[in-house]
Amino acid sequence: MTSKQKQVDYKQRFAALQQRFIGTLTTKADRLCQLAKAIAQGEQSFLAEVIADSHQLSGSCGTFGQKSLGDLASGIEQTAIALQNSEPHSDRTLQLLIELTEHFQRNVASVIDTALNTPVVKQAAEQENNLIWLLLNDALLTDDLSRQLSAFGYSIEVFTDFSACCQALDAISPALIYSAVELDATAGSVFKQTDLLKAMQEKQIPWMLYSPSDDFDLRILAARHQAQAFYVSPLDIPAMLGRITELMQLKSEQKGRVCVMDDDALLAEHYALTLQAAGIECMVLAEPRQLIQDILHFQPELILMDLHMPLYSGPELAGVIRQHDALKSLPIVYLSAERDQAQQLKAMAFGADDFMTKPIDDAQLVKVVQVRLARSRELRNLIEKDSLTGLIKHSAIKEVAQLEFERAKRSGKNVSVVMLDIDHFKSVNDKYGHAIGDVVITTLATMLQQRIRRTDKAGRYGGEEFLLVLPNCGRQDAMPMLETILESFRSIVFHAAGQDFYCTFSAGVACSDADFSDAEAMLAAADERLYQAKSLGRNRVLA
Ligand SMILES: Nc1nc2c(ncn2[C@@H]2O[C@H](COP(=O)(O)OP(=O)(O)OP(=O)(O)O)[C@@H](O)[C@H]2O)c(=O)[nH]1
Repeated sequence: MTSKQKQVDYKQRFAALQQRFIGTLTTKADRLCQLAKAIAQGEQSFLAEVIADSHQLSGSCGTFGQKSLGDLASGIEQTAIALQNSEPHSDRTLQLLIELTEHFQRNVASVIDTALNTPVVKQAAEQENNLIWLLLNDALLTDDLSRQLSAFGYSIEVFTDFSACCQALDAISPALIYSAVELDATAGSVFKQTDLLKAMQEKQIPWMLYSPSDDFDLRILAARHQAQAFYVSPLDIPAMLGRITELMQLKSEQKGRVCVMDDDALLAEHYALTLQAAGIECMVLAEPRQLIQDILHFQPELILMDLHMPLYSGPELAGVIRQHDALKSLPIVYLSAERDQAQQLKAMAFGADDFMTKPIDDAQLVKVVQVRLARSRELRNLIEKDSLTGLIKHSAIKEVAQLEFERAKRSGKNVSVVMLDIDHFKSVNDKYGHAIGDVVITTLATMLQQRIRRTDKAGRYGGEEFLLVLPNCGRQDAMPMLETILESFRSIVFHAAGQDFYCTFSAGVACSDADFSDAEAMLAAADERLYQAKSLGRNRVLA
């Protein structure tokens, strides 16, 4: 599906959901009126139902574009609570409750037509692209960067002045802009290009800066204009490539996985749709008793949980989640129409990390979730990722291989693993030094990370040895992918001690279709093929 089709699809799904919600309002309003009248006739037990129903409506109406109805529902809830607390029941409060429920009913009737005819415009799914715009004042550097970035599979467009770049932004959005602080003396600094800066910010295009000298004032200006990186001459190309890959991934890939639990099914669906439209994978947890299995299966990075639910409360379910070692650090954020801060804090004490008050604005929901996801990912990366390359550490990538091997056995699909080792790496270290050796390792790591699919995993297996785990991938798919990576890697020019040099790697592939007894056996087979690739002269991939 193209991104434009996706956008239309989300619009239609939001509109359909809103109509379904509005379709339930008349019954809910009628029920509130009937309950209030029954309370007036002595059926005190209905008071709890009025509180629960109006509480739910006060949380959901705003989300579906009916803020004034949400405020009215909140008024009904407060009045019903006041009535519950008055002993004996105050006649005036009871009368007020009846009037408010009738008022709510009339308002439902009057907004229904308008709401049904109001189109819902939602955030569009982002277009994925790999286009980088370069705006540099050094032709040699531009050529060098273009070549190196192309080797990483990026498309490059070069601009020589700010205004042409600004004009082009009207028609198309690149995935990243890399610009010099100054292009030439007449154009002046990029910080004076207000139209360009405004357009980049509006389109949320990641922006990296290059400066011929390190200057604190320039760094402050860059931070003020939200540049994501600032590189100073001489350019550390591998570090810069790593940052580019990171920014591109942030924009197009790791959008995160979230579970939503809310007893209001339509509201849960709305939250899920809102997050999905922003590219975040989302699963609605509908069955509390299935909660742990669903979470373990979906592997979310965050849980959004309603506080008050009829069978089990949010804190109770959070307690159950925290009983499982694997889920101890999974962030939980409560979503609730509860406005009482004391209640909110009490709920937080039961293993949750944050609290959001309903109704929640869609953009705010997406922002809060994105910030939370980024933070928890940073923490996880510290634990699981290798500090030099940013790839998964040895033990973790072995676990991935094990998990995918078992998954492949269950599903009948193939998984391939690749052992990959840089050729004659010792001589790189010996000739140019350990630091340059590190540059070669990080460059290959960046390239692997950037070239594999989202579902694939790359790990640093040893010093200059890497392990790739490729689910749903047979030998015939793995081979061309690795050949392309090898071709790109061998075309990268490294500079050290006034010389240019090139590197290659050897790789061995094993696929689960060869009927291995376990993941260890499959890894040993890939290692064996790697050894053969080395003996046959290196610079090749063997399956
Ligand atoms: N710079 C750097 N070097 C490392 C790192 N980890 C391991 N090495 C070096 O990698 C080299 C590996 O060399 P060998 O295993 O002999 O293999 P090779 O020279 O790559 O030769 P072949 O694999 O046979 O092509 C050793 O010199 C290690 O010191 C690291 O993190 N950084």
